[in-house]
Amino acid sequence: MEVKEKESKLDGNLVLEAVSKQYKKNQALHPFSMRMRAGECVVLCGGNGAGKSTILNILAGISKPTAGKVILNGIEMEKDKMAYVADIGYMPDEFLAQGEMSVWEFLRFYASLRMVSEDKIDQIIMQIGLVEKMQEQVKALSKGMRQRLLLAQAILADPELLIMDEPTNGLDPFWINEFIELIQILKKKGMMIVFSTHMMDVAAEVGDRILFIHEGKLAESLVNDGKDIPGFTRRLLELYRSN
Ligand SMILES: Nc1ncnc2c1ncn2[C@@H]1O[C@H](COP(=O)(O)OP(=O)(O)OP(=O)(O)O)[C@@H](O)[C@H]1O
Repeated sequence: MEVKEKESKLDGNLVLEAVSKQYKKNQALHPFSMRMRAGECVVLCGGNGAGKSTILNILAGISKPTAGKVILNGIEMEKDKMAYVADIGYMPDEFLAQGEMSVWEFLRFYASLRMVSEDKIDQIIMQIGLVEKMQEQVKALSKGMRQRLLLAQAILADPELLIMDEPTNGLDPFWINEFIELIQILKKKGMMIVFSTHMMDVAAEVGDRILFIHEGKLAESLVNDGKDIPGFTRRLLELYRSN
């Protein structure tokens, strides 16, 4: 029995089956389906209000879908939320609380929830370049630094699925580049990654597939082989123009 469970974990699969979201009269997300395999990065693009955060919030388990199923490595979210949430990392688009904590306390808090060692915290603080800010209160950090901290929190426990809402917002060009390199490394480790962005070049650099969302529906799914980033970026811009 135990062996079977392990095998299913190695499948590295995310399945969304006809997931939808209705807010009173507003159908924010029409039945939406997608599949992802281990090591794949899917990027959600689309104009303001298209439904990207709606999809990400459902995936992160913080918004309940009106209908449909989310299954991660054989675990159905609705049936076993605790097991599902234990396998994901989520980077929201803004800090909601914990502003009084220092950078170190903030990461230690998340590390203790996920039984991650203090060595790993030290390593990640180095990686996100916040060593000198370790004792600084989170609320005193710049927007870009807060983004880096939120990203660190999301990858701290090496999740199977990493979900990020506009992760490069506020990052300077150096850290955007670091972000791109980090995503490439995480993909090679087999992590499934899904995020939204308005930065078409970032999408073209790391996305294996770009899903263009329009008015709560999948308007276009583009496969990206990474061989022609400028050409791919132009195709994406065309989608923004025509939708
Ligand atoms: N809590 C909520 N209550 C009611 N409507 C909501 C709520 N959250 C989102 N919506 C609506 O759902 C639709 C999709 O919003 P969503 O935030 O998913 O868009 P988005 O693609 O992430 O946009 P942006 O690029 O501006 O962040 C919008 O019409 C929005 O007004």
